[in-house]
Amino acid sequence: MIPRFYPIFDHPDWLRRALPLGVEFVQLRIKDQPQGRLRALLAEGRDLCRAHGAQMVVNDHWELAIELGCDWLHLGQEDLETADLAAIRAAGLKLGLSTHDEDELARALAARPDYVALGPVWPTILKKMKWHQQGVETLTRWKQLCQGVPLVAIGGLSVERAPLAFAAGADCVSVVTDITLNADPEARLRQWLEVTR
Ligand SMILES: Cc1ncc(COP(=O)(O)OP(=O)(O)O)c(N)n1
Ligand SMILES: Cc1nc(C(=O)O)sc1CCOP(=O)(O)O
Ligand SMILES: [Mg+2]
Repeated sequence: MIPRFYPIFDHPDWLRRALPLGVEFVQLRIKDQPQGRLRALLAEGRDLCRAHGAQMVVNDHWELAIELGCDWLHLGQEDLETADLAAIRAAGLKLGLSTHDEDELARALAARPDYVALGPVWPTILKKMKWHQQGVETLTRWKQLCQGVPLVAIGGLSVERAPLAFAAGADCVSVVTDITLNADPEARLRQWLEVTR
């Protein structure tokens, strides 16, 4: 099983603030960086997480995740068309996959992932998507369809909404702007750790 709390950040500096508070499962979602800089940032995040006994998930960059000996990878549906799943598995990486409708869920489950994410459960401001809001009832449907594969809820999550996601069937809640846009991110992280204990 995966931890119940799964924040996503865009730079290792966030890990320096979150890991000492007790965050155990975290994603580096780095976009629009040249390869050399990206490699350095991912290696920095990998080393910070290992030093704190936490697990880091690499978003998108499966070849670097293999090269750097990372433990977890998250891929979107479009990544599935090009990623070398055999190489990813041979490298021992655990794999999380995004889903947004039942076709994507079937495709994801066929890849035998270590978690499935459903989003956006509530509207998100982080990225433009063709899906607006899945609703918690879709989490319950996904829980049935996932047949034991851990289910991550993502999109518009807040400390206040987390209990609703767990009650609907989520095993884990993943969050970005409720933390990163908060005036006191450390205080918000402590609230998150409390609500996901
Ligand atoms: C936990 C989690 N769920 C979903 C996503 C979205 O991944 P993806 O579809 O690859 O989109 P981008 O994040 O790359 O814009 C995620 N990163 N993490
Ligand atoms: C990165 C991402 N993926 C989503 C999906 O539905 O696949 S929603 C999302 C953004 C999550 O950010 P916030 O917690 O700020 O809403
Ligand atoms: Mg991606």
